[in-house]
Amino acid sequence: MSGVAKTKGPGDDVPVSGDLVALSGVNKHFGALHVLQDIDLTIARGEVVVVIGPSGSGKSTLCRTINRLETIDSGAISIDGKPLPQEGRELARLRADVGMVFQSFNLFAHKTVLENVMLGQLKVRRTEKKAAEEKARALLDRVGVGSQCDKYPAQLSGGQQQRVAIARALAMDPKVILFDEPTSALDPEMINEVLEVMQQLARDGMTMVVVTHEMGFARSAANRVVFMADGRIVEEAAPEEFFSNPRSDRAKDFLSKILHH
Ligand SMILES: Nc1ncnc2c1ncn2[C@@H]1O[C@H](COP(=O)(O)OP(=O)(O)OP(=O)(O)O)[C@@H](O)[C@H]1O
Repeated sequence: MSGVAKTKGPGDDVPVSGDLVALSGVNKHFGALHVLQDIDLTIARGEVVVVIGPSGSGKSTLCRTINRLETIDSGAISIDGKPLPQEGRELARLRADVGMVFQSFNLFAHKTVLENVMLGQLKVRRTEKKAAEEKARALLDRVGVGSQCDKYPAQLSGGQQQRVAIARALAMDPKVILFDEPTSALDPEMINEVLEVMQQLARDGMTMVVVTHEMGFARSAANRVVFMADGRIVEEAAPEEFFSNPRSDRAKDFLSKILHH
């Protein structure tokens, strides 16, 4: 990782780097478990980084630290050159720049699809109602659920709900979107419709961090694959290089298990 020096503690100033997201010396424990160990990671504007690794290796936790859904014990994180504090108003501002799409779609059950996508714009961005509605409708069209605006989440398939969740994230004009196993809760026939929306976002130049077990997506959409094991980044490489020539025994072992599954 170039240009980002390590700092002393959480929330300390991070030197400005050209990267959109920069993690430097990040450590995190859950009790005795050292779940993130000296993580250095930078993500450039427009880059699609896919994070893979065995279950329990810390991938979700890594994702969740980037917008401070989890605090860190030491190290520093910056978004677009600004240090991410542990709390306060500046945290809320920076967090609004980081979209998040979870495994479980987390839509508001008692609000319509349209209202779900308008909400963040109205409450956080303070967008005027008419403009928020126009934008929400356009985004719902873009992800292919424009005809479902007046329905409630429970009336939609899982794949449709996840596409609404993507529209909701996009409505905030995020600088980066984090996807934490976005297709893991979906029935197999719905996985592709969500991956296709994500592929399109990648082609449109959206900066994305994607935790997934979908190796086809990693191969075709990632600029870089980050392989984690036991709380560490073991190796990172372009997908063609990683999948054809993994360097570490851990990655070789992981790939042989999932590819022959
Ligand atoms: N809130 C928490 N409290 C305690 N331990 C946790 C918590 N969240 C995660 N862990 C533990 O931290 C480790 C890493 O979890 P994490 O979900 O980040 O892994 P992962 O690589 O995303 O796994 P998976 O692929 O199974 O989703 C696991 O051992 C998990 O049990």
